[in-house]
Amino acid sequence: MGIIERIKEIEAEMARTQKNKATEYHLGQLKAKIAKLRTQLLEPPKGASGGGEGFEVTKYGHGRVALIGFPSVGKSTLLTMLTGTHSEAASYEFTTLTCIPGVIHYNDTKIQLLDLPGIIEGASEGKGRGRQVIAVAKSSDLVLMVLDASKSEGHRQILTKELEAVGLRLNKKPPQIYFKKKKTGGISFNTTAPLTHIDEKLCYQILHEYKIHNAEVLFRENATVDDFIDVIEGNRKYIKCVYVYNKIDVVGIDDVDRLARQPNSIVISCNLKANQSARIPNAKTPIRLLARMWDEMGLVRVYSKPQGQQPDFDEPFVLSSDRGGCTVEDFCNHVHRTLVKDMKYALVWGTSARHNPQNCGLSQHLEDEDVVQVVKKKERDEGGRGRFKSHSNAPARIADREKKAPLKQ
Ligand SMILES: Nc1nc2c(ncn2[C@@H]2O[C@H](COP(=O)(O)OP(=O)(O)OP(=O)(O)O)[C@@H](O)[C@H]2O)c(=O)[nH]1
Ligand SMILES: [K+]
Ligand SMILES: [Mg+2]
Repeated sequence: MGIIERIKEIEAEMARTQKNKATEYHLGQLKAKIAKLRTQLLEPPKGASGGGEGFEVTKYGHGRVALIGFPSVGKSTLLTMLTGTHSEAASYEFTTLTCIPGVIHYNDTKIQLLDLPGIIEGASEGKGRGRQVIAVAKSSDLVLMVLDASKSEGHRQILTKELEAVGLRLNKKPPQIYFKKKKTGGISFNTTAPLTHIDEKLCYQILHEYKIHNAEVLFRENATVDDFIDVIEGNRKYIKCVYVYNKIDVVGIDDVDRLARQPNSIVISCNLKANQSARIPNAKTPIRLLARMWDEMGLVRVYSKPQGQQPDFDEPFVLSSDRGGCTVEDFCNHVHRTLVKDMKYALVWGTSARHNPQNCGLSQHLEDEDVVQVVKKKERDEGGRGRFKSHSNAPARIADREKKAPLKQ
């Protein structure tokens, strides 16, 4: 029997099993069995190197966004609109057969947008180009799940399930469970929160299923069996997802309103002009989608200010609160690898500073559009005068702040 058939068989057994106190241990064990099989499914077949051609596209810019959806929902139309890179769009399904990269220029940052072939139910098990498409989704910083507003609302759930089956977790935080395998000493189980979904015995059974007999486990929140399995598997990817309902030009106003109220959702139409969309409540032109996308990515632009000079407002250093972090230390590492060692302190202007400028250490968390001057150990801080000259491309917020509190030094 193949792996997929075995998964199906266990899923059928779970569906047959009544959910109650007496069966919860058995169900937990079955969940672990499925998780193990799915991980096996993701491993490349033995002997084959790579296993067919993937969609290898080099990463570019400050972040990567993938367009995921059923065929003909308008992914390619959207890529062409947002990036100017042409991707063939047509009324028949599976128009796009490979990965087409485009670049979005927004807020002085560059974001790579990837158009992909449509996927269908069963994608995670290899239907169509499903596996390759999902691999690209996994490599991205944000997923835009494009949905056809006029089609079944079940599509959103079907695709979420396909992505979850390969270890993607959308709009979730990693579970607060500390887990460490040990060589000896048995299993030490601790919890700092009351647990209502799982207990010590069930944990032991799941660990037993994984043939783990020595480990340290600490639950810091009321996590579920699925959360615990995710932590043991350790290969899950936590990614933000925005559900983009396209084609709202062909549905009624009540449907538009209802879809717009779904969590993490935005409703758009590639066919509507801005003035038309103003008449539909909650409707966004695809351009407005950019602002939402940018917010979700948690990018932080930091402008470097050399001593006694203007910062360069055209060239931000782009950090991310989700990836890599956005402290003064992260900023220094972006600028030069020896800067952390040489820094005495940093002067920070902007929303993260309590007063302008604030003397900060390496651990200061920077916020979008902050200005940083690194004062090195050897240099003496001359406490210069001089304001920032108004700069044609300077972001408006900085110009405002400049009026209130001039950026001295
Ligand atoms: N009415 C309407 N049609 C749209 C909209 N956006 C795209 N379309 C049409 O929908 C059809 C499919 O668009 P594509 O961009 O090819 O869709 P896709 O998701 O890339 O399709 P595949 O590559 O086949 O998966 C085309 O005929 C588009 O013109 C929209 O907002 N409203
Ligand atoms: K199409
Ligand atoms: Mg397409």
